[in-house]
Amino acid sequence: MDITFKNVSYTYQPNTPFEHNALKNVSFHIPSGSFIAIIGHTGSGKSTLIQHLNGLLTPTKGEVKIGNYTLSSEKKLREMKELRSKVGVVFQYPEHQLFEETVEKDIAFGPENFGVPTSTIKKRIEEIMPKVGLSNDFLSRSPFELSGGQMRRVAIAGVLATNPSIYVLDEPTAGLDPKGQKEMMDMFYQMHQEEEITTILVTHSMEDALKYADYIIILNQGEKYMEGKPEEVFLRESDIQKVHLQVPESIQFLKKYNEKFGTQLPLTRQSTKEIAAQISRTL
Ligand SMILES: Nc1ncnc2c1ncn2[C@@H]1O[C@H](COP(=O)(O)OP(=O)(O)OP(=O)(O)O)[C@@H](O)[C@H]1O
Repeated sequence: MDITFKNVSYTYQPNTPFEHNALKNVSFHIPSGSFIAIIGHTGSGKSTLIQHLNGLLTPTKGEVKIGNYTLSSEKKLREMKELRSKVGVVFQYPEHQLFEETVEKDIAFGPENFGVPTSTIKKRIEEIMPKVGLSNDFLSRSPFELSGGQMRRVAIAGVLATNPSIYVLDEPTAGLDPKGQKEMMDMFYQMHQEEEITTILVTHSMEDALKYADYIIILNQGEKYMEGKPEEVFLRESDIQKVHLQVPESIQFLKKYNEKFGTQLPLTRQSTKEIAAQISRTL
């Protein structure tokens, strides 16, 4: 499903002393099947923006289109439940929302709520468990006796079980150790690749934005500050620094290397191995 924001503004607590314009005239288009990173300093409006994707918020002004669903202040969307079943949101620290007696019941909660038949849910759970890296032995256990990383995987399985067409990931790796962070991001990336699921990642990690996203949108104080392919966006180092962000370390390194040794290594998405291979060729 394509996603289009057309001149979207959102105001919290309008006409009160706490009024705050959290999104200001934001427009962009996300084609179906892409992987988008939304980045921006704290308070730039990222969470506000993604809450428009499943109708938790509706624009104060402007219009959000998700596939054939339109959200605007003028018209209440009648098919809100249907939209929510198509947009799977992994909120920050999703494990805080676990509550059932067993892992299986917790994962089944979402799809049950959307009226999915029990036999279909069972089948989905069987497919999802290996994807999130958990064996079926976990299904009968209490989610509260699991480690933090395992609990997060269960919570994510619950979102996947609703079989969404769009993943919205709000800092899904926050609080995990570096190994857990990489495993989780690789998991989402693999699912995005295999199933061509449109993925929208909110992240503070420039490295992840460079590594996984096809396209980046930078927010600053509620406005769209910049958008483009990672390679284009991260070339504009001084503009990025103006909004208190940094370009990824690998790009910084390649830039310094080129300056010091007069080489022209491309400032693009590359693994450490690829960078090392390029450097050894220049030596
Ligand atoms: N319920 C609310 N009432 C008033 N202002 C709010 C409310 N929720 C958020 N805001 C304000 O809106 C602005 C945008 O907040 P938002 O949470 O969308 O930013 P963010 O980019 O997601 O930040 P972070 O990176 O810290 O999660 C902030 O200045 C925030 O204080």
